[in-house]
Amino acid sequence: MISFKNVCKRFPDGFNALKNIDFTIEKGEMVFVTGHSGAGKSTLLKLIAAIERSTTGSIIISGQNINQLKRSAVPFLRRNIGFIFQDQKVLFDRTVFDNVLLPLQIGGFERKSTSSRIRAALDKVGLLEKEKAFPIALSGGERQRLCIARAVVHRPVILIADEPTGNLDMDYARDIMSMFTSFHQVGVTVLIATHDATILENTTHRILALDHGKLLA
Ligand SMILES: Nc1ncnc2c1ncn2[C@@H]1O[C@H](COP(=O)(O)OP(=O)(O)OP(=O)(O)O)[C@@H](O)[C@H]1O
Repeated sequence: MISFKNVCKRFPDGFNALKNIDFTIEKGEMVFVTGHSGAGKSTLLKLIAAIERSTTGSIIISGQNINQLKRSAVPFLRRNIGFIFQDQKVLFDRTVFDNVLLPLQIGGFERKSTSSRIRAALDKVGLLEKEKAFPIALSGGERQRLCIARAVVHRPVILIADEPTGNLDMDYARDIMSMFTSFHQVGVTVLIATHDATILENTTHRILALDHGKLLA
């Protein structure tokens, strides 16, 4: 489902953030990406959603080489992917409902199905009762659940989360992780970047460890 072959990422300033990365993630697998701050975790995740482009190598997502993808085809790739950003990107001037609506509007989804899709996504993360609230009135854990609802509202086959438990205490973090596990259990391919030792120590899932842009064996 996701395959990296000899992938390198060099930023325009000459910094090599990823060096000869090779791995394959099977459909329905749940995988963690770990490594020190600056190891290249976010860069790796962004390559999968074509938010960044690799410098060399090939990245195959669902049989498609995304290095050869034209800009106009990127929205179609993203229809298959839900992305939870490290910095959340919540819009504070919109309600919970309207935050979740946004990706459907951008993705050009049919209007008549949007309300039911949004409510189903909010229900999955336990935020249905807060649909009219503004993000400022949510706790940290609830705000992260809002980000998850927004990432899954278009029912992606791949879910990517960048440090989803970063600022949360242990109970909230456990709660968020169990949501990812339930998406994995219904067949979604889940990829999570984290350096949360508690999560990594207790997982049975595969861990890809990065060190200064290299994947450790
Ligand atoms: N646009 C950019 N231009 C130049 N360097 C960049 C750019 N984006 C990231 N980097 C550098 O690439 C390296 C990897 O960054 P990345 O954000 O992928 O690390 P990370 O492992 O996710 O770190 P953290 O855990 O702190 O989020 C860092 O040294 C970072 O400064």
